[in-house]
Amino acid sequence: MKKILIIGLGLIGGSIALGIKRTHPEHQIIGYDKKDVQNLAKTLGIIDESIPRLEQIQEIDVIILAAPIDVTLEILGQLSQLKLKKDVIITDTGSTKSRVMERAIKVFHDKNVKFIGGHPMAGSHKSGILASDVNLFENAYYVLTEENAELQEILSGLHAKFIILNPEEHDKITGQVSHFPHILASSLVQQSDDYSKEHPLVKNLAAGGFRDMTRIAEADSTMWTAVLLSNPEPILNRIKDFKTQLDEISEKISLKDEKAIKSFFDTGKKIRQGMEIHKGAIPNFYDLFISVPDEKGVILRVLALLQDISITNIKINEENREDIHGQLQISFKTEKDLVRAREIIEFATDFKVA
Ligand SMILES: NC(=O)c1ccc[n+]([C@@H]2O[C@H](COP(=O)([O-])OP(=O)(O)OC[C@H]3O[C@@H](n4cnc5c(N)ncnc54)[C@H](O)[C@@H]3O)[C@@H](O)[C@H]2O)c1
Ligand SMILES: O=C(O)C(=O)C[C@]1(C(=O)O)C=C[C@@H](O)C=C1
Repeated sequence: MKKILIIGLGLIGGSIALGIKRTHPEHQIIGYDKKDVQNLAKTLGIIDESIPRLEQIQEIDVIILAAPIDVTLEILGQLSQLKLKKDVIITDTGSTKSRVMERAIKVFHDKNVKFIGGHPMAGSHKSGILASDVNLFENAYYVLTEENAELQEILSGLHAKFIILNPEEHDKITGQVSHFPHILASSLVQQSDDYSKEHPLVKNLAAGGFRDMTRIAEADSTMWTAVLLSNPEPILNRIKDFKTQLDEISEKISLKDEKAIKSFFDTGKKIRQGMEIHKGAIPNFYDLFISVPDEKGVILRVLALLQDISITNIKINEENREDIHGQLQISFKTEKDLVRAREIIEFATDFKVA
């Protein structure tokens, strides 16, 4: 049995707690957050215990920081002043790694602490303990700054794929595929809002395309402010580069260069189709994607039809990580079950199945 302290019981801290418990119910999970959050996490059974203050933690084997990055930087300093268990493992979950690693190296250099930077590459625009999900990291990449068998074993119930990356490379990559898209989503929403003053129907006519591009504009501003402030150089570089991209397509449109415009879209399509995100949320399982209408009782109807087949997971992809809308994603244990389920749904409904 290990004692694991999770600091920050929000979406990520809560989901990690649930993932650890899935394979290691014997470990004791202790949470630290605001009192009401701690109480809620305990009531929901996400943590076993809580502590009122960050002190008396010399019995803790593993500390997981899952708070916004600016708070993480501050807490690393606090932890370095406390009496800690010899060889305690400390890790974080922050969306940027360079600043966190610099701070950890600075404050723990003369201590018996094993600090490993971490970043699970899955999440949501939702935040807080109530958004916790044991399946959040299923098949997602989980970046660590170095291998650590003990930590990886403790986190094995998250069903994530560990990958080792140095902090600078991590920050450049996530600057491109995570941080910059959040800026873009928020900008797009704000640009549309400005435009709607002149053209009031803008908000009514925004449909699936706009929704898919902007879901993450609803993400938590505290978390994202800390992300941007801890990774300014790579992000500014991506913004600059994107302006050039926009200039290039503007030029093609101005010139009415039909061939170049078509090639622009063909290239984007081909690249996206080749990316891992295109392969579905849980690629190693047997998934059936059913496009369902937004009607009361539709999910229960599908489940009733499949009641004799063993289902391992159900997901409603309203905000879609894939490119099909109103999608019910049902996972099965075997290919045989998947084939049977598909036949039943196709026979009994007119829902599109993929
Ligand atoms: N949201 C995502 O998609 C995502 C994905 C991967 C990693 N991350 C990273 O994980 C971390 C947590 O993000 P989240 O989405 O869980 O945020 P969240 O807002 O859901 O949770 C953060 C929690 O930290 C708590 N907290 C704030 N200050 C604290 C303090 N001083 N002491 C103790 N607790 C404190 C908050 O009360 C909150 O419960 C961030 O560093 C973020 O960059 C987020
Ligand atoms: O799915 C989402 O909503 C996310 O924004 C998750 C997401 C991302 O993909 O950018 C956000 C921040 C992280 O640090 C890792 C993952």
